[in-house]
Amino acid sequence: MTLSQPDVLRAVQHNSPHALELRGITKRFPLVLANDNISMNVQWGSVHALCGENGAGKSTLMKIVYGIQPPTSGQIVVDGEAVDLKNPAEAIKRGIGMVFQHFMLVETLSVTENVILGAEPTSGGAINYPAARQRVAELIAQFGFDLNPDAIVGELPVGQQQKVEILKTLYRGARILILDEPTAVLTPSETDELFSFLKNQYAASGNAVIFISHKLHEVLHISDTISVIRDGKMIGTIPAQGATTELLARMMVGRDVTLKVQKQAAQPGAVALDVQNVVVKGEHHNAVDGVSFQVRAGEVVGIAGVEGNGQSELIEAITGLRSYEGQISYLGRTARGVREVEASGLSHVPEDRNERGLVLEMTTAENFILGEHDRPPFAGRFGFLRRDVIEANARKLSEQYDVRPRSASLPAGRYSGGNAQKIIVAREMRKGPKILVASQPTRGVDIGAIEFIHARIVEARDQGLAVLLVSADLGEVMNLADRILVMFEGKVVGEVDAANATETQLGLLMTGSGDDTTTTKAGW
Ligand SMILES: Nc1ncnc2c1ncn2[C@@H]1O[C@H](COP(=O)(O)OP(=O)(O)OP(=O)(O)O)[C@@H](O)[C@H]1O
Repeated sequence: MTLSQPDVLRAVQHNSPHALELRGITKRFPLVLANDNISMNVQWGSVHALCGENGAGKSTLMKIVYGIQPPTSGQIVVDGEAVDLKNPAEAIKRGIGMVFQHFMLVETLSVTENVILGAEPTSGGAINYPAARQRVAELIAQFGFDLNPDAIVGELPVGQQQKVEILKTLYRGARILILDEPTAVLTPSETDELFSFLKNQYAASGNAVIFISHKLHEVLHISDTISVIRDGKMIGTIPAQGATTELLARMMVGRDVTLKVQKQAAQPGAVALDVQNVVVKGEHHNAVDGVSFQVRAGEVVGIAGVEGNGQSELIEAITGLRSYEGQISYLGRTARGVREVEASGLSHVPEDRNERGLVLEMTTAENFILGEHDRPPFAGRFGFLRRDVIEANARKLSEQYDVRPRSASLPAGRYSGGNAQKIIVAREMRKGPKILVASQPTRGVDIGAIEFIHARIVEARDQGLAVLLVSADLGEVMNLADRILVMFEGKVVGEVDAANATETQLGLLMTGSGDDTTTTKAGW
């Protein structure tokens, strides 16, 4: 069978050297000027990174380009033609595709069904499923994606779900592909493969990629051009060649940033968290399969692993959210259920901030006291809420953690991802826990705020806090943890001293190939 070249990998004649020109884009929300007269050009055939602190206005700008929200003023020009994008359907018609941080897939449908959803090929009025399946299979083969067109999306690991999202845009002929923090949930090898596709196939065929990322090494590695915005304003656009992480960090934050966590060797004390033979049952197999480890006061133990290897279930068991077999004790005592576990001195920064970390409709001030509204200092005698104390608490924590915008009354759902995360970390650290379980504590958080959050965690460690850190970001685990445990398929498959760990070694353990002589290639 000969396969026809996918449209988006076929070179075409463009009208303009610029895939996209943004001219003076301004977006005003009631409390903030999210985009302030931003101009930027993206060349065909290039990978263009968009960087900036949390709340700088990156997602807002890209949502405008994808037709999700209109600019207050300014003009968008696609391949030389001024356009007025009223909705994503119009953006798609202009060849623009976007992959969001939170995937928009229907988990119960197959890969093919997800890809064609809303753009189904028909014959005689009926959906021509075999033709669609054939086309999707062809595209998968030609892009070199490692995907089964008949697989049910909800059963796929997150890296493959992302490929389905990308495939959806390519199927619709996207020639300008926007990705919002695409590597936040990928393994190092999946990241390499994604970048290789974007750069060597997609952009090399003349298309344009715009991607948002907080990971500066990645930005330097993959992009041709980098634009930095701060406080809604364009700070500058520079070629990636010759740029450094220090330069980018300074452009983003407006000052020099320490990129390496400053810490002394840990001085572990008594066992604070003791996990013995914990088993969490899953639908088909044990999600956590006999895990044992201890975290001592004054140390940070990191758990590295590709998402979906039992870390979430393990953390749910430890934090009282899920039942389990085995023993977990907190400062020598047992506790069951969230309330009891919390009362034993454990604080939890949950992995899903929108579902577990915040109540999106509630205000900043209310979110800062979640779970503590019925006790001093926030409740007075007879349980009355002490509004003045609650607001002063919000002001103090927002100031300390630089939550932007500063507002005690803004609903939590209106904050940018990184600022929402700062609210949770601030709240949990304020409780003065003895054990901190932090799941992806800096996901989506900008470099200045990462520096800040890491410094707070190390400070608390030095005062005797026991920290269990779970992160898909290897750099974070290696930087912050004193010891690293690697989870694979529900088991702890290795323990490494963080000072001697290498990314390759951890990457191999994370994919179940701890033996250095074996190399894995997840394959696209
Ligand atoms: N629908 C909205 N209503 C009010 N304010 C909003 C809305 N959407 C975004 N904002 C505000 O606009 C500003 C820019 O937010 P945006 O999400 O674009 O930032 P970002 O650079 O993508 O940040 P992050 O890296 O944290 O995702 C923030 O101050 C945010 O609170």
